[in-house]
Amino acid sequence: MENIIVRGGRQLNGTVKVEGAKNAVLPVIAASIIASEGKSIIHEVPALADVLTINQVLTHMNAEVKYEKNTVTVDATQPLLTEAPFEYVRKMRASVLVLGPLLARYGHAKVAMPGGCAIGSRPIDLHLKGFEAMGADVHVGNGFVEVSTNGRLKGAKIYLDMPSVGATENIMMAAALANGKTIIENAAKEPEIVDLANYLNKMGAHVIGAGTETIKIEGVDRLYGAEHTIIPDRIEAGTFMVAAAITGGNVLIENAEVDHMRALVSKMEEMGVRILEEADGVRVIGPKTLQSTDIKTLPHPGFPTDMQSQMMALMLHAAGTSVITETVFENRFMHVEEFRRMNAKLKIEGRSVIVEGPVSLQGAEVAATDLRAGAALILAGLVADGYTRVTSLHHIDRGYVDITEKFAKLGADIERVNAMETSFVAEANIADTEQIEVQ
Ligand SMILES: CC(=O)N[C@H]1[C@@H](OP(=O)(O)OP(=O)(O)OC[C@H]2O[C@@H](n3ccc(=O)[nH]c3=O)[C@H](O)[C@@H]2O)O[C@H](CO)[C@@H](O)[C@@H]1O
Ligand SMILES: C=C(OP(=O)(O)O)C(=O)O
Repeated sequence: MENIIVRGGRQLNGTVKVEGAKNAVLPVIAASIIASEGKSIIHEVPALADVLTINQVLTHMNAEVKYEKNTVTVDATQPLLTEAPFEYVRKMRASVLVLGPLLARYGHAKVAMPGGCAIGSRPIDLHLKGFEAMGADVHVGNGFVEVSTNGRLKGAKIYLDMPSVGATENIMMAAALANGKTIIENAAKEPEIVDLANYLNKMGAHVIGAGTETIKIEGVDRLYGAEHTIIPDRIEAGTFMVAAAITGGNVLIENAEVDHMRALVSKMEEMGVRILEEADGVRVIGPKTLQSTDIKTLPHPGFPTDMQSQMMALMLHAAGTSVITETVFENRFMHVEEFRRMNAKLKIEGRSVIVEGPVSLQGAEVAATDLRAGAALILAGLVADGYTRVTSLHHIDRGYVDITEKFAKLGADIERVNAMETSFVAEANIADTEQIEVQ
C-alpha cells in the first residue's frame, strides 16, 4: 500500500501537460466494440487504472486490445462474449457503457448491476428506459442487468428526465446501429459527448447535434474501426489550475482547452486568479489574496461536479464566506470530514456547504474518499502547515496519471511512498508545532 506525503508551503511554477480525458476515453473504448470490420486506433489514452479496467472488460469479451505508448488498438471483429462480470463493474461504474454497443451489435448484453458509491446512489434507470424505448427487453436480477432484443433495435424519440452523461452515451451508441432515427431530448452536452459522437461518425455513424440538448442519430447497418485522438482532460486541467491559484504560483497548463472550462475559469477569475489563454494552453497566475465566491454544480456548461472538491480547497484559502451547492450528486461531500481534520471550517446545510475562509490549514492524515476528493486533499496539503498524508490512493489512480511527479516537477514538496515509511507524519507535525511554540 502506498501513501502520498505533501509538505505545504511551496509555490508552484512551470509547465504541466494535461492527458487525454478519462471521461472521454472510457466511452470511446467501449464504443470500439461496435465495429464489426476494421481496427480502431485511439490516441492520447491516459495510463489510468480505469483505462486498464475497460481494456480488461474488452479482453474478457474476446476483443483484441493492445495498449502501447498512449495508443490503444482494438480489434473487435471476432465474435464477442456479451457479458461483463461484477469484478470489473465493482472497480469502475463506467463498465456499464458496454451495454449500448453490445445490444446494438448482438441484440444482447448482460452486465453486473453497478451499486452506489461514495458520491451517491447512481442508478442507471435512464439508460435502461432508453433501450426499452428502442424495443429492448430489460431484466434485472441476481445482481445483473440483462438487455436483449429480437432483431434490430428501432429508432425512437427519447426524453431524458435529466441530462445524464452515461445515459446519453449508451443510447447514442445503441442508436448508431438501430433501424431508423433516434432523437435524444434533454441530452447531456459535455465535451466528452461531442468527442464520442465524433468518434462514432468516424466509424460510419450518423450523429448530429452532440453538444446541444437534442441529438439525432440515423441508424446504419454496420460500423467500422476508426482512428481517433481523445480530447484533453478538463478536470485534470482544472485541478492544476487550482494548484497554481492556491499556491499563488504561475503555471502553464499545456493542452488545456479553455472552451471546455468556461464556468471554472469565470469562477476562478471572480476569486482574483489571472487566467491567460496562450497558444499551447492556459496560464494561471494566483493572486496574493483569493476572494470568496459561490458555486452551484450543474450539468455542462454549468460548473462541473468533478471540480467541486478541488474548489472547496481553494475556497478554504480565500478571504470570506463561500457557498458550494451540489445539485448533480446527492452525497458528494464526503471530503468535508477529511478537510475538517486539516482544520477547515465547513458547515453542511442540506445540499450546500458553507466554507469559512481563510483558514490556516494544518497537515493531517486524511483519506481520499473519491478520486476528486483525493486530488482536493493534495491541493489543501500544498498550502497546509506541516505534513499531510493522503491514503486510499486507488481512488486517485482512477483519474490522475503521475499526479505526484507532476506536482513535484512544478516545485511541490510531495512524494509517493510505501505506507510503512510514513509513520513519521504525525510525529513530524507534532515536532513542527513544538518548534513553533518554542520560537
Ligand atoms: C465516466 C464518466 O463520464 N463519469 C462522469 C459522468 O458520470 P455518469 O455518467 O455516471 O453521470 P450522470 O450524468 O449519468 O449522472 C448525473 C446524475 O443523474 C443521475 N442518474 C444518472 C443516470 C440514470 O440512469 N439515472 C439517474 O438518476 C445520477 O445518479 C446523478 O445524480 O458524469 C458525471 C456528471 O458530470 C461525472 O461526475 C462523472 O465523472
Ligand atoms: C465521478 C467521477 O468518475 P466516475 O463516473 O468514473 O466515478 C469523476 O471522474 O470525478
